[in-house]
Amino acid sequence: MPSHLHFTSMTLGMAPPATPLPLIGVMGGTFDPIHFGHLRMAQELAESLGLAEVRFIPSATPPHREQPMTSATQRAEMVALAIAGNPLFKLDTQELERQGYSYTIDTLQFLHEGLQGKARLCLLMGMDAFAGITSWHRWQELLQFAHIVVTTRPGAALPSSNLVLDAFLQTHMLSDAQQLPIQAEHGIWVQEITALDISATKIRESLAYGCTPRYLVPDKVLEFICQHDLYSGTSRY
Ligand SMILES: Nc1ncnc2c1ncn2[C@@H]1O[C@H](COP(=O)(O)OP(=O)(O)OP(=O)(O)O)[C@@H](O)[C@H]1O
Ligand SMILES: O=C(O)c1ccc[n+]([C@@H]2O[C@H](COP(=O)([O-])O)[C@@H](O)[C@H]2O)c1
Repeated sequence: MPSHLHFTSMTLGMAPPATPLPLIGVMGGTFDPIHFGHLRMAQELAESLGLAEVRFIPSATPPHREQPMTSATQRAEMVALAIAGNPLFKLDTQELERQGYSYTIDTLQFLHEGLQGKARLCLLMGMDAFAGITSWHRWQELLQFAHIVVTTRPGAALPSSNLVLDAFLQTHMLSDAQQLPIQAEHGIWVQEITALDISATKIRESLAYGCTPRYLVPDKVLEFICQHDLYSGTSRY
């Protein structure tokens, strides 16, 4: 073919396809305590999206809710016990090492700078968290540093009245999960996962009522809860 007939995406005015990069999942949470809902969500996303790893990042001082019943160190210890033995899962304690509120934007910016373009970040969250995202600190900047991957969760839906959230989703929604490793511009992907109606709130409540969260949390986490008598008087389990 004559050289003047070589059309590239550049000559046609389109953005060149980006090189595929490994994907790192960022799983932030209060984890008070961590439970099988969190672990299954991370595992299913790791498998379906081909994540190279998932970083569990306990929120030290959550900006948007009451201070947790347990210390940040205890919550991080429970995460460490829960993820031990899974080579894909890592504990990241950066929010425990920072002062002030644990804003996700600061965490993503820090991770993004450390990666130096060698991997892409995927911020993982359930639909309930995404439903409130327009109240997060500097939320409009989150996509500068990471894709946002939202999972289904029993009882959680997009609020029908939030036009700002609707517009955010419509503008940035990716059409295919295959775009995550190659899409230069970050976007939003919604992934259906196995519905597990487990929440830390219900676990704390059941312990307060003297019931065991056995089979809702890993055994090692339950042992830790009992040893430290967390969530009031659980040592008999
Ligand atoms: N069962 C679940 N299914 C899907 N996503 C979940 C589930 N449990 C938690 N998540 C998601 O995990 C992240 C961290 O959640 P968090 O630590 O607040 O747990 P939680 O069970 O929602 O706690 P709490 O009841 O105290 O609010 C959030 O993005 C949340 O949406
Ligand atoms: O940065 C914010 O303003 C912000 C506001 C609300 C929630 N987050 C983060 O979202 C994650 C899930 O929050 P939660 O309450 O569901 O545990 C956790 O990492 C929080 O720090 C972050």
